[in-house]
Amino acid sequence: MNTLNEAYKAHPITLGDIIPIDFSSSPSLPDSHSWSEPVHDDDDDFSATSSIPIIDLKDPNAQKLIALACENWGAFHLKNHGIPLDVTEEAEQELQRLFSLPAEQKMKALRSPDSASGYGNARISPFFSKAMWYEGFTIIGGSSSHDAKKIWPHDYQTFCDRMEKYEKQMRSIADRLTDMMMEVLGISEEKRKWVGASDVSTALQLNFYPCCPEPNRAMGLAPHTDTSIFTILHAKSSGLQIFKEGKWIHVHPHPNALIVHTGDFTRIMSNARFCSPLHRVVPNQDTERYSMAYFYSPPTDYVISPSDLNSVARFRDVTVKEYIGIKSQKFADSLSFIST
Ligand SMILES: O=C(O)CCC(=O)C(=O)O
Ligand SMILES: [Fe+2]
Repeated sequence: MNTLNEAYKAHPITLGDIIPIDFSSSPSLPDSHSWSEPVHDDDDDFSATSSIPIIDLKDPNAQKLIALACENWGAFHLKNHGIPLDVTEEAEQELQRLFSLPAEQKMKALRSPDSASGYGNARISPFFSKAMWYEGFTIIGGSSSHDAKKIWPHDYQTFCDRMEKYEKQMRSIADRLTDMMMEVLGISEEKRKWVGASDVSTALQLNFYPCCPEPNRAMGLAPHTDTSIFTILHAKSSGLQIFKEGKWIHVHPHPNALIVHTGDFTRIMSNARFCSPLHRVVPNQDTERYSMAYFYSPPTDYVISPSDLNSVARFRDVTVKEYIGIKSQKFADSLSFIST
């Protein structure tokens, strides 16, 4: 069994928090999905004046620029990443094929309460009293066949092959970015051995935000930080926002670029030098939004420790598995829970 799945197994959530509504039969916003405060306002688009940097992976200064972006934003657009366009497009076709299926067919792969893989609501749902305008499908550790077979008993292979191909590409970028980041932090060879190993913890999260009748009162994905070292995101439409200095900033996709975030593990490892940005997704009225988020973390028994030995450690050491457990219980308070 995959160890990342084991880490989540110890923290089951209730079935009510897993089953999405059937969006195809919801012409208006139900009370269950209506957030009391207007979630966003068209006037509050600060992205024209302030935006995450665009970094060219082929730039000889890429490492420095990435470190700077991780310090200032915890996020950047990554262009010239070398991923063949057809690999991304074919994965995206499968993602659309999956979410356009009738609700009862998707429900065949519903995540079980103690599992992290399969179809369902966002895992962060239990922390919010209102539901999100969202459905997702999670692939843990690279293989989707177990869940895809439930949906397409005779026709799952194309889906699995294309997702696997996409994940391989993500993996090589994540390895590369992590090597760069750990070198900047001066992390020892010994502590860097896991990068490129077969037991890294990875998940590919397929996200779907249907057109929403009242987007201003709905939430696509509620505010959260990612747990990962890096999250690599592909999305063709707007909707993602990052919280910076008291404002939600739109992150509009940049053609052929990926969006990269740092997560809590990078924040801990960098002794709070790098951010793990709070982000959320707002739904659109007329455009369906799809995204693929690849989460990359060390093996579950790896000990994450703050790297900067010249200053006081801001966090205590924690294993990947232990922190996943903490995040499942403390959610937004997890980093302060391990603060020293
Ligand atoms: O859909 C997006 O743009 C963001 C998704 C995300 O934040 C996540 O899956 O953790
Ligand atoms: Fe996220």
